[in-house]
Amino acid sequence: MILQVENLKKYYKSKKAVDGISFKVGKGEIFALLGPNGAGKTTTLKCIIGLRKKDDGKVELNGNFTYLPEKKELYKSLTIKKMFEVTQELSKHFNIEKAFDYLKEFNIEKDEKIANLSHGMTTLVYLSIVLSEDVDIYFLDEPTWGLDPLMQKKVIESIRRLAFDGKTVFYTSHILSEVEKIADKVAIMSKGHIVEMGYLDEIKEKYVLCSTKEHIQGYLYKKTNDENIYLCKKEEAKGDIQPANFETIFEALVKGGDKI
Ligand SMILES: Nc1ncnc2c1ncn2[C@@H]1O[C@H](COP(=O)(O)OP(=O)(O)OP(=O)(O)O)[C@@H](O)[C@H]1O
Repeated sequence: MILQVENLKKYYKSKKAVDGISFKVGKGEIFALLGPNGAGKTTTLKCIIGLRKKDDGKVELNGNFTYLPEKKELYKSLTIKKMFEVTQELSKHFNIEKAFDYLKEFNIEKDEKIANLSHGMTTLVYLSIVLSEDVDIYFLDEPTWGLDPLMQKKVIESIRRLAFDGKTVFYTSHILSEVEKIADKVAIMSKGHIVEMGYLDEIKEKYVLCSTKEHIQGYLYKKTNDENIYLCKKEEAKGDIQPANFETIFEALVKGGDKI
């Protein structure tokens, strides 16, 4: 395992941002930590890489890493080229040629001043740096947030290429369609807890939607006049059974009412 997290806890005063989560990430996997705003994804990531002091638990990280933060801010007074040169001086893992290649792929001029870049362009420049680091594991916090669909696609392809080269990617997102396209393993986080975790296909295989008048073990998804619609495990389903897509599973687990 390249990363193993056991019973990780991080509280901000009485706020239980991360409340005892455990998971493992294998080498070469793309692992997505999914969850709504405030679920605890960024805090988890920061505790793993040491930017936040954990309150409890164990983190075992077996390799070197790089990190794309949630707030993509770079030195505004520099040009992109200068920024790359500075990075080259600071990081022995950084491949400046690769970074220029990414920049071309993202249609950004290297002589542009960082202060003049749009939010999406700044993210792409930051990604050009991070993706050009030759490390074992890439921690990417919301790598495609604010990007147009074409650039989103290019970034997703770049992340896929990393995994193809045997690299490990740990990333956070709330864009389900994107996660479905690239993640091997997902953990769905809500209110500091992991509510579901596993290989995407297994999760999709595990759940169905069922409409029934009975109370069953599951997550209440919707109420109709005389029936309840639950998301539940296949073996616990009763009544009228329908397949559940990933979006429905996510919604029911995270937002769709309390566990019965
Ligand atoms: N420095 C802090 N001080 C106090 N509370 C914090 C701090 N950082 C995060 N929190 C709280 O911890 C909880 C988890 O926040 P976190 O940023 O980890 O969530 P997230 O899943 O990354 O959300 P988002 O998708 O909106 O970025 C939230 O309720 C947040 O308000």
